Order: sequence, then C-alpha cells, then structure tokens
Amino acid sequence: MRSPKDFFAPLALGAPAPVREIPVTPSRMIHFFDPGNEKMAAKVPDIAKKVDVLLGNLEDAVRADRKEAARAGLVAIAKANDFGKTQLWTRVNSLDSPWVLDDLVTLVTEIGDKLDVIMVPKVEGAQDIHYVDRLLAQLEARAGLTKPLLVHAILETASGVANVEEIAGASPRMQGISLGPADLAASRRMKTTRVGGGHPGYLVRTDPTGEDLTEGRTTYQQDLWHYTVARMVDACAMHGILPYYGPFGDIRDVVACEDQFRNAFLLGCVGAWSLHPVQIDIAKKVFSPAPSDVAWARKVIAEMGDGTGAVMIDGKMQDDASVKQCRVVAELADALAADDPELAAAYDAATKEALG
Ligand SMILES: CCC(=O)SCCNC(=O)CCNC(=O)[C@H](O)C(C)(C)COP(=O)(O)OP(=O)(O)OC[C@H]1O[C@@H](n2cnc3c(N)ncnc32)[C@H](O)[C@@H]1OP(=O)(O)O
Ligand SMILES: O=CC(=O)O
Ligand SMILES: [Mg+2]
Repeated sequence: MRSPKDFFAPLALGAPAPVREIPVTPSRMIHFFDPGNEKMAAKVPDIAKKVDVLLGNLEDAVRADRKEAARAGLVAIAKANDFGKTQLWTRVNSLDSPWVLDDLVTLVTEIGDKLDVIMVPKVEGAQDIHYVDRLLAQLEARAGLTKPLLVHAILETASGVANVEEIAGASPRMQGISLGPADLAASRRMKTTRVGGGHPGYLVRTDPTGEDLTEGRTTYQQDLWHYTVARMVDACAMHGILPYYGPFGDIRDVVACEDQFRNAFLLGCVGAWSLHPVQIDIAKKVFSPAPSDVAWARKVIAEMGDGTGAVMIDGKMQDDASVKQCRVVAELADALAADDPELAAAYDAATKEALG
C-alpha cells in the first residue's frame, strides 16, 4: 500500500502525473468489437458516432489464434480514425496469459495517445492493479505520453469481489469497475451456464394455502446479481470511480436485457456493455434518465430553494436527502443533454409540462 503522501506521484520518471479526479464523461454503453474481425472493424467508424465508448476487445471471445490479429487491428483502427468525443478503450488479455505483456507494450507505445482507458480482466486484488499501474507508468514515459491512461477492472472472480474495495482504491488511475457475470459465475462455481441476466430457477415461492403444496403458490424470480452490483457500487462511490453492469449474452432477448440494464442503472451504475449493435440503443435508453424523472427532479430542486427544510410536493415529503437524489438525476440529464439536442428538447418539454 502506497503512503497517502505518494498516492498521486508518477510511478516512473517521465510519466505524466496521475489525475486527481476521474473525468465523468458519458459512458452509457461500452461497445465491444473484435478489432481482428474485418466485418466488425468495417462497422466501427459508423458505430463510433452512436456510442459513448468504443472498446477494442483482445481477451475472451477472441480466439487464441486471432490474438495478434486483434491487437494489430486495434492499432490500425486507432491510427486511421479520429473518433472525436467517443472514447476509445481496450480490454487486454488477463494478467496470467501469454499475450498481456505484448498487448500493453504495443498498445501504449503505438496508440497510447489515442486510448482513454485500459480494461483489465479477472482482477483478484489490489496487487493486480499495482502491477499494471507501474508498468503503464514505464510505458507512458517511454512513449512520451502527456495524459495518463486510466484503468478499469472487471469484477469477475470470487477474490475480486472479496477485495473490491481495495481494488477500487488501488490507484489514482482507477476509472471504474464492471461486473463480469460470466466469469464470476464460473469462479464462484455457480450453476447458471449463461452470460449475465437472471435464471428461472433462482426464485422464492409464497406459502402453501392448503394440503396441496403445488397449488396456488406464486413464484418470484430473484436477481442473481443484486448483492454483487450493490457491493461494487458502494466500493466505486467510496473511491469516486464509476460502476458498470457488464455483458448480457442473450442478444435476442432485448426485453430482459433492458430489465437487467435498468436494475443496474437504478442501483447506481452509469452504463453497461453492448456486445451487439442491437444493445446500443437499449443502453442509451436505460442509462439516460427518463424525461418524466428529469422533470420531477427539476421540480423538486426548484421548490426546495436552498435545499434544506421539508416541503410537500404532490403529496410526497421532500427534504435534504431527496433533493440530493434529484440533483444526481438532474446533473446527469444536463451532462447528457449538453451533447444531445434531441434529449435536451425532451427534458425541457417534460419540465415545462411539470412546472406548468
Ligand atoms: C461473456 C463474457 C465476455 O467477455 S462478453 C465480451 C466479449 N464478447 C464480445 O465482445 C462479443 C462481441 N460480439 C460478437 O462477437 C457478435 O456480436 C456475436 C455475439 C458473436 C454475434 O455476431 P453475429 O452472429 O455476426 O451477429 P449478427 O449476424 O446479428 O451481426 C450483424 C452484423 O453486425 C456485425 N456485428 C455483430 N456484432 C458486432 C459488434 N459488437 N460490433 C460491430 N459489429 C458487429 C456483424 O459482423 C454483422 O455484420 P454484417 O452485416 O455481416 O456485415
Ligand atoms: O468478462 C465478462 C464476464 O462476464 O465474464
Ligand atoms: Mg470475463
């Protein structure tokens, strides 16, 4: 553990100073693509216009014999394009793999100035972040970078969950954490055999009403990920970094995908992964607050004046704590609306109606 006095000191001579605040730019969807897949790569310039974050994936879902092609593809795409405000991230291979060292050396030295965030999979504890932190500082110095790269951890091992608070605070580079339900299920020896989402077998049942134990008993499916998402959100909030839901593998089931994303949004996550183009609009819809919620939040803020005391609005008591929640929603809406005239108009129209 570094002394608090040294926490913001660069970890290599010539490396840029770490950031003091994580930039909070929209990241409602982290769109995954395989940079070595020519069909997907061809779609990237168009997709970049629709997403907040574009992520060149080098890890799982890229075949072992395509790892070098994926890495080279990402270098070529980054060099050939300027994605404007759309952030460019990568997910490197896991720290115990034969590819990760070359991933980091190549990407930072070749396109370090184009990358915003490096996602590190299968993080077990702060030691993994410390390793990446120092290596990145050395590579940034070698590449002459002036802006430090940020690090995003995937929460997808049982020990990662046990250590999530220390992971979140392990380095000033820590930008955020995503839940990785697929690897986490495997690591925990869960019996789910799917990528994220719920499971019909994970349920509670109402009490029996008579002799027949099978009659008239309603069941309610439960959320397998509630505990982990909530714990991840707390760890991130405590350290001023951003929490995300990860993959939803049933691409066809756009309805359940929206539900899973919305649960994460309501619990505090700022975004989720999109694995297929069809999931981009789902994430955009869910992680942009609804116009009616924005209108309500603005109304509460307006009526609460200096934010203290208690008032009744439409029969509901509001006080310091509810106005703080409303500010979260209103500030997010303002940040998103600043770059999206359609969203800005929807928020303003709903607010006008609510305020009369
Ligand atoms: C499980 C834990 C994890 O680690 S999740 C993160 C790792 N997984 C990934 O990154 C998966 C990314 N997505 C994919 O590989 C594909 O979307 C999968 C799921 C395999 C489906 O592909 P496919 O069967 O081609 O779908 P499709 O025929 O509906 O595709 C239509 C056109 O769209 C393209 N496409 C597909 N996915 C993407 C994407 N993520 N980004 C950009 N383009 C994509 C396809 O290539 C296809 O293009 P075309 O119309 O044939 O030219
Ligand atoms: O990498 C993501 C996961 O769910 O595993
Ligand atoms: Mg994984």
